[in-house]
Amino acid sequence: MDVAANLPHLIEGHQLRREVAKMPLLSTQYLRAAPMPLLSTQYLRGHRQLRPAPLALRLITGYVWQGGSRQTVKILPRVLAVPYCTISELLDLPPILVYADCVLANWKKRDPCGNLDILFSFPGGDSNKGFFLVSLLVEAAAAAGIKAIPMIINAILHHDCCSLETALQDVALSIFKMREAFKLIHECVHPGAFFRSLRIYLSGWKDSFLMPEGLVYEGVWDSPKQFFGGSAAQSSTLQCFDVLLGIQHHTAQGFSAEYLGCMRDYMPAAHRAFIQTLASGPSLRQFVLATGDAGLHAAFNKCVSALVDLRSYHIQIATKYITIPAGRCRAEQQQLGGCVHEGMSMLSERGTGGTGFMRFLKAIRDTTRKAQLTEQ
Ligand SMILES: Nc1ccc(Cl)cc1-c1cn[nH]n1
Repeated sequence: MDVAANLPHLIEGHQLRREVAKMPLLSTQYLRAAPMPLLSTQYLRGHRQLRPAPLALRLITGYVWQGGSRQTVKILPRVLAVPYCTISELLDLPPILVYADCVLANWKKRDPCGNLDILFSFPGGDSNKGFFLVSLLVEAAAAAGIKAIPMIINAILHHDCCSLETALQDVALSIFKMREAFKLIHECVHPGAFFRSLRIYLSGWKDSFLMPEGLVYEGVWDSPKQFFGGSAAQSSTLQCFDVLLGIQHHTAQGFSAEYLGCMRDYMPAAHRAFIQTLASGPSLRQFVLATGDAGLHAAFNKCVSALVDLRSYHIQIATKYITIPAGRCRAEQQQLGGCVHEGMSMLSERGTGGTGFMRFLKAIRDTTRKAQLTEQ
């Protein structure tokens, strides 16, 4: 926890590897939560105690990127790899920084007024805090829509069109508020700070130009392992709304559906289970179509159009924070007559999740748009 709390200072001072080399092999016995019923309050207490540990350990995997995108390490030392992988297995999460770590588990109330702060950060100054807290506010805005889902399922089962229409209006408003929260990124995150620094630490080691073999987790596996970097595709709320509205991202360019499916393994187990339960439940889309109810039809389409707008806005943000800075970076390299940051430019074609991100974002936005119910 001490090393993680001083991570930016240690990385900028090139002292992280020396500090890690001094670390003992930490035991995880005190973090082992006894097996508990999924929804018990004990689970929450145990979960809360458990969550910061992998966050600290996950942030230490900033260790991998401490030399920037040009001097990645290929081995995570045993003192980090063994406890990290033990905890990750306990949490049923992959041993890499995930969205839930740096957004959902990386905040605290700074004062009784509810002002927020992050628990851990990477180099990149206030833009770190802005990026993670804006993402948290987007997730907080989704909460009302997620809470409406059980009401929607119940209304379908009871053929209660009135309650269903009201709940769908709550979902549409919630998704609208997600986009409003997302707008705060412009005043809280500097594009250059995000592109040059924070984005590197969120990157992964699957299909990576810089780490083509993946990462050796010393003392855990004999061969290197590959894992995707952090991505908004790991947001459980977005995938909940897709499943609720029956939006199936087919394999446009061969990566949307497969990648999104894989990202569920990078979500907290309880979220993954909720999405799976939702997917195996009654179809909202089919119910709305079967009723022929104009009000339900309109309310459903408002949810879809709100999701299209949110995804379109995400594309605008990705353009400002990745595509444009990447173009500037390439221009600088050409002026310098070489690939000064070849790692940077190679990473620039990909988002933090390691996909051809712009094609991916546009593909899922377009698939979402096609989910609109056509005129009756
Ligand atoms: N907002 C995010 C928060 C955390 C992580 Cl790990 C990734 C993202 C992200 C990446 N691309 N769009 N959002």
